[in-house]
Amino acid sequence: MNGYRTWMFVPGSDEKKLQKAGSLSADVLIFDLEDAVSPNEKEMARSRVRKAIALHKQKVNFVRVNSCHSPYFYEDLTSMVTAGVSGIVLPKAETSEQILFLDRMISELEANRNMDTPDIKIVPLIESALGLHQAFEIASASPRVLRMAFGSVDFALDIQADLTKDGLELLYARSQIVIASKAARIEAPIDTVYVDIRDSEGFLKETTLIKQLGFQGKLVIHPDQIELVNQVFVPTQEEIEDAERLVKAFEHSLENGSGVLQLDGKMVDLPVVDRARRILRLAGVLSS
Ligand SMILES: CC(C)(COP(=O)(O)OP(=O)(O)OC[C@H]1O[C@@H](n2cnc3c(N)ncnc32)[C@H](O)[C@@H]1OP(=O)(O)O)[C@@H](O)C(=O)NCCC(=O)NCCSC(=O)C[C@@](O)(CC(=O)O)C(=O)O
Ligand SMILES: [Mg+2]
Repeated sequence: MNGYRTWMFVPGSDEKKLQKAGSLSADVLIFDLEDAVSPNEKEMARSRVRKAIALHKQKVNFVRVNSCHSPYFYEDLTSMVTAGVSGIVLPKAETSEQILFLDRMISELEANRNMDTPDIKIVPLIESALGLHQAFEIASASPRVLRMAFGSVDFALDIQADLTKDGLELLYARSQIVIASKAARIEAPIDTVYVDIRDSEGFLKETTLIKQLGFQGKLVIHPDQIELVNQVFVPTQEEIEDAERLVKAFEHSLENGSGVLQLDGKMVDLPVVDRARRILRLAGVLSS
């Protein structure tokens, strides 16, 4: 599940979209029981999501439950800790205690249900000032925490910032989530949704920016956004060729007793080569 780039929200009450989700090429499906589902449809959504999970067994299925403080949380969790669910997305994650509480509840449910592979993961969604402030503690709270995700719409609301296309108001929060994830030794985080589903140029620009900041994936809400994320995250042929040339030149230099060389006017040493090897791993050219 590490390395997954496209995390696709599917509204839990929308029968048509739940069906269609199985045919989409997103790396992970997130069936939403929270904001995309109105209060009077919560129960119906749980039952539809369970059916969709049974139908899309071949997929990596996550569920976004309602927050710990909501009246829906307990029912959401008891109905979703089930075979075919790989993880829970916890919205409005704000403290390590919430993660520990969720961890314990999952463990109890898994044990009571004799689940074959009891290894449900947690993806905390950081979308408030307090959540951001405690991001490291949240990330470190349990081995179930796979990665963190960022929720910019609620976050901007909480800090009373104006959401803009260039995202300047989100820069600090995004960087802090990347740093907290890496300090906690978990995989790089997943960036927030882009709500303007017809603006592919803006979406590509934002995805390029978040990759530059250290995110390794994006929450998506529409099928058209899946391929755009892949375009940014999958290395280009030119990047692959440059990386291969660089690694070869470095290995040759090492054979001649030097750990540093110049290639095309630039210094090449170990961290530069490690970055090139990472590109080759992402492209599937190197396995480890
Ligand atoms: C926006 C829209 C209604 C548009 O739909 P429309 O149907 O009008 O669009 P069309 O272009 O006609 O779709 C073309 C074809 O794709 C199908 N199709 C579209 N989307 C699909 C999909 N997601 N899954 C499967 N199928 C899909 C559709 O059924 C049609 O199928 P077909 O007729 O067969 O061709 C739709 O995308 C949608 O519902 N998105 C997900 C919304 C959602 O889950 N939100 C909650 C999570 S975010 C959130 O909470 C963020 C955050 O937590 C974080 C923060 O803080 O930032 C917060 O707080 O904000
Ligand atoms: Mg939200």
